Amino acid sequence: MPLKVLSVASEAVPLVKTGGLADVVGALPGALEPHGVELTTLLPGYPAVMQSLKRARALHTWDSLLGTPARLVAGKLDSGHPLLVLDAPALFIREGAPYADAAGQDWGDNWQRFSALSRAAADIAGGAIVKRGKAQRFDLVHAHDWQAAMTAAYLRFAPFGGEAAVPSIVTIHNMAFQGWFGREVFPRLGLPPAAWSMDAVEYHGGVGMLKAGIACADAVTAVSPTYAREIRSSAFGMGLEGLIVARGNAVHGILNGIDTDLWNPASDPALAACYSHRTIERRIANKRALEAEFGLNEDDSPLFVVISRLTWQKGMDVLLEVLDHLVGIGGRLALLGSGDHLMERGLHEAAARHPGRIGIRIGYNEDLSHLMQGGGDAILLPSRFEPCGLTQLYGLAYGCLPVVSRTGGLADTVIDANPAALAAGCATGVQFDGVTYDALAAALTRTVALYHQHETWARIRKNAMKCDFSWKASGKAYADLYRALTA
Ligand SMILES: Nc1ncnc2c1ncn2[C@@H]1O[C@H](COP(=O)(O)OP(=O)(O)O[C@H]2O[C@H](CO)[C@@H](O)[C@H](O)[C@H]2O)[C@@H](O)[C@H]1O
Repeated sequence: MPLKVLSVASEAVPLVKTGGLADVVGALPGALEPHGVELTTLLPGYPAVMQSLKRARALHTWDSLLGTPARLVAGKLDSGHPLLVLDAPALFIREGAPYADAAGQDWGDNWQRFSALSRAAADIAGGAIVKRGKAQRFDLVHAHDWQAAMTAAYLRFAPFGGEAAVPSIVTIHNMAFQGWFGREVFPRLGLPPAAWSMDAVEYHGGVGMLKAGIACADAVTAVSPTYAREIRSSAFGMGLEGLIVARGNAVHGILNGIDTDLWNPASDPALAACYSHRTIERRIANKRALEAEFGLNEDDSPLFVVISRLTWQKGMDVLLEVLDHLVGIGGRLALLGSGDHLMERGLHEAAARHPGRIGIRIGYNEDLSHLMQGGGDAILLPSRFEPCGLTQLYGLAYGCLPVVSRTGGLADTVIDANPAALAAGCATGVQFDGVTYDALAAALTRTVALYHQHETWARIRKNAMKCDFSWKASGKAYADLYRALTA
């Protein structure tokens, strides 16, 4: 009998994506299947998710799910894995993005939208779905980020039907997003007074949803071993470091993998030319396509790429400062991203100063992000913190060498091309310490120098492309943790 696990999240590829969370949630069912785990994904019924459903048959209905009528509908992910959708039109059918309106303002009822998702998850895990007269329970619930973290609190304090609670795991994809709301929402969460405690949902006088999940889950995971260590400190714990330390051995670091069906340069339909490390000469066609796409001069100078949210976390302010240096040492840049408006303006100004050398695309474009990995020489991630990071993993697979700050998952996945690593033949990219102008500028200078040593660059690129960051190892790590918690 496979282990039956309910994975609860606010996004999953290909249905809805605002960032790396969606990549991971979308890939997990396939990652766990070889390990005897059947993962069912529960998502909110946003318009795009509802449209993907062929036949919307209700498996369960709530007259009032935290005050709103809702029903549960079954579907399938593109991969064929089971999907459950919480169809609550008052909460999820609206114009705009998953967490914010068209103007970028967080929805005022986010506390209700994602508590309802979590309440539904706890009900489903505990047996709300009845088939042929029999309640279908899950063995375990895996909740992602603050939007699903309250599931662990509901399972602990108000399990479905009052039955023994199902074990839960909360995964922290980014400690910076905690879902904190004023104390006035507490009475509307449907939790008993006992949940209003320092050991549960109360946090700085309000409701801390990620905090509640970390406090109540049977196990907590962070998306890389280094980040799992870092969040024990005030520099990375964002106020929750004490709780993380207190949870002790219940906190684990499991590195994200990448979906090698979607991210494979040998078969990627978004590339101008597919290639592998054996046919690397074909890669140049992608560089040419990328130059054309971004209005860059066609030449053989190193082409850096950035695919990122434009935020302080990602060090995009420091990147802005260093762009004149990047061009000065003979580099070019193609950047795809959106976020902070001041940063967007600064990037446009840099592009205007360096026509043909810096090309900017503000917005979100999945296909273009693939072409950039396939055509760029190096991908820059000057992140101040990075729980795991996926774009450096895609960069490794595509031979677009990562140039990264030494933090979180970036520290765990890139081997710096220092003299020792070069001599040992294991380098896969460039790392630097501290997100400052000097550190990033020096890393860029070092990268450009390596680029011009053709044989060395080719060797690093081959090492990078041969790395295995598929879900093989991490799928097993999650499966082992699931088994330990359900034993
Ligand atoms: N403008 C754009 N157009 C197209 N695609 C774009 C894009 N901007 C970003 N992307 C894509 O969005 C994803 C970003 O994922 P990351 O893991 O790098 O960061 P994110 O901060 O979103 O995720 C958080 O969760 C993930 C998952 O656990 C952690 O890896 C990470 O460290 C943590 O901050 C990648 O698939 C990237 O290609």
